[in-house]
Amino acid sequence: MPNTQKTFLRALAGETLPVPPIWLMRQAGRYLPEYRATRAEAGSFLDLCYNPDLACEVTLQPLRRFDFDAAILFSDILVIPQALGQHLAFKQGEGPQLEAIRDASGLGKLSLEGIHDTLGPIYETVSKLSHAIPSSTALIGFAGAPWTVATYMVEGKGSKDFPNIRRFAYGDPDGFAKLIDILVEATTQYLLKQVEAGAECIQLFETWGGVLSETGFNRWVIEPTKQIVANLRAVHPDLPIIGFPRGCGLHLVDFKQKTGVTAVGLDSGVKLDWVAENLQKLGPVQGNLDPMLLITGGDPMFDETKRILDTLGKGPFIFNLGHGITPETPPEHVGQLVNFIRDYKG
Ligand SMILES: Cc1c2[nH]c(c1CCC(=O)O)Cc1[nH]c(c(CCC(=O)O)c1C)Cc1[nH]c(c(CCC(=O)O)c1C)Cc1[nH]c(c(C)c1CCC(=O)O)C2
Repeated sequence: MPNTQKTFLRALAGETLPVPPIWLMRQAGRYLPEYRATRAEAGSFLDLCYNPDLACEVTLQPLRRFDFDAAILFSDILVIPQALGQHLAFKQGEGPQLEAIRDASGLGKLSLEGIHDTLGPIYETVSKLSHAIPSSTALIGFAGAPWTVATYMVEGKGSKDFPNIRRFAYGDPDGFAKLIDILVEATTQYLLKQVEAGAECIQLFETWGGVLSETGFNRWVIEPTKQIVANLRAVHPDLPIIGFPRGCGLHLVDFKQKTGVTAVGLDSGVKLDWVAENLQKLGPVQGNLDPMLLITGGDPMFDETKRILDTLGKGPFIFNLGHGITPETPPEHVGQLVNFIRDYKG
């Protein structure tokens, strides 16, 4: 076991702890008034991502309130397409908008050269954070996994059923592979720089893995993730990596075994007994309270939290949500959740 007071890293090394480490996806964000104030000071959301002082500040804000066991770098998965040369804007209330790349002929616009010029401020944020966080808190770096980042690059925005990317990937697999290869390389370089700057763990967000066929999942989720894991481990053999393939249910065992990730993040829809029996035996798991229960609070939130702790707390486990905190969440519910988990005796 690692000789560290950071419970988050101990859980990732396979230790079963009496109280699981806790952090929450999107723990920095619009539900906090202090985030909204810093974001207004920064100008736009992207200005905030590329401002090391302010990005560091918003990463620290939830730690000041809730004593989480891990901090996650404040940035976004879409800085990679932007660094590759694709135009990106976040329009108020509409989410991200990119100049869509619908087929292989659009790939010429992308270039790996100079990505670190764009991403440099983010490495600086990681470095500042590594000095600023409490000694018991671990620092998580992250990136989107290639398939998920590609969904935004090809659709040009968020989507419900991803018609354009599925048509591209299924119809021209060799052309689409070129896009995935570019993303594997950019993501590897980006994450290596985050680790160099002080990130102690990496999370790969595969938010839209669940829309693929089994064949597609193997080729466009498992394969690229496996390559990134191998590339990172070639330089940092002990680096803990969490894969979060959202909505991928029964694929999770294959995902864990074939990619070599250290731990698997769980969305709120997975069957917990199945996870305990089939997945947690293979390594640590993280999840999976429905973020909507953080809005309702009270008994529905505590009852489900108890069920999660009873089922997954007997093995290596990190408490988290099944997806990110939403802006409507009352901050006091987050404090109540953390206290409940820390006080829970089983
Ligand atoms: C798909 C995806 C994105 N970004 C991300 C994902 C994967 C996880 C997931 O599925 O949520 C990942 C992400 N985005 C953000 C973080 C920061 C770290 C954290 O606290 O977890 C992380 C890890 C900040 C953010 N990223 C975004 C915000 C809100 C921006 C704002 O302040 O207006 C934050 C705090 C914006 C964003 N960024 C993205 C979308 C679709 C949106 C718009 C939706 C929304 O407005 O909530 C792309």
